Amino acid sequence: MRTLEVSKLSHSFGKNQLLCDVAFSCKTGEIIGLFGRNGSGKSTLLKAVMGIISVDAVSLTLDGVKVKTSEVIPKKMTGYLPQDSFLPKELKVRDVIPLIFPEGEAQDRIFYSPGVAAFENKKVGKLSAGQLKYLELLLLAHMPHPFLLLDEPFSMVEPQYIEKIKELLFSLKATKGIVVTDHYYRDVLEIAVDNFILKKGELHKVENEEDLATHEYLKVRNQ
Ligand SMILES: Nc1ncnc2c1ncn2[C@@H]1O[C@H](COP(=O)(O)OP(=O)(O)OP(=O)(O)O)[C@@H](O)[C@H]1O
Repeated sequence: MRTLEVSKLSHSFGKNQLLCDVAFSCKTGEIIGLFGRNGSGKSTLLKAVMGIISVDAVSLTLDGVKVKTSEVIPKKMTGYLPQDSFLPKELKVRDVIPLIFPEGEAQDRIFYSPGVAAFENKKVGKLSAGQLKYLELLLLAHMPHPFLLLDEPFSMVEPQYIEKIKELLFSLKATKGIVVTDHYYRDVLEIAVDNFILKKGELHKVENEEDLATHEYLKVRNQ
């Protein structure tokens, strides 16, 4: 089992203290859900861990050993699914897969993954939102990172692909630790073992929809 620990994560934009001494950890074998209202800082948190933005303060350890955020990408510690697609729109899926996995078993496994044959001849730019997210996740899944940070893998995705993606994430947690943030909160709650909400810069543990309502992420329904 491997452990990624994030602590002392603080960041402000001007006078806005977005993240205030945030700390959490993720182990391989678990999926962590991260919630928060628009603008609460979820994407900033993920990008800070990836080292793709610089923040006021952050401390990372991998398996108890301190690491710099600048080492996260080169040492393939965490894979990252950004909100916006990172694949070239003009290429066909069947050409993108070998571009990232030039040969070998991983390439075959992606081509033979359930559902890929149905869209491998399409250009990336012509895929449905669900096909595109599924493809991006399949590519990430076959990379060696022990951890994955996923920014909105379900948003705008049709139900059929949401199910496929959940199945994929469930199978991936056998070997990886995964942090997922998405406003499709029911899907996240279904797959995550531990959940947190980011509110006014601080991270609070939540268990269910009731807790999300208590933290004013969900509206409390009148009885
Ligand atoms: N480079 C920047 N300069 C100034 N403010 C920024 C910058 N990047 C993000 N912000 C602000 O920080 C806040 C948090 O943004 P972030 O994208 O992390 O939120 P989020 O929780 O992921 O939101 P959403 O649910 O809408 O995706 C927002 O108010 C945003 O406008």
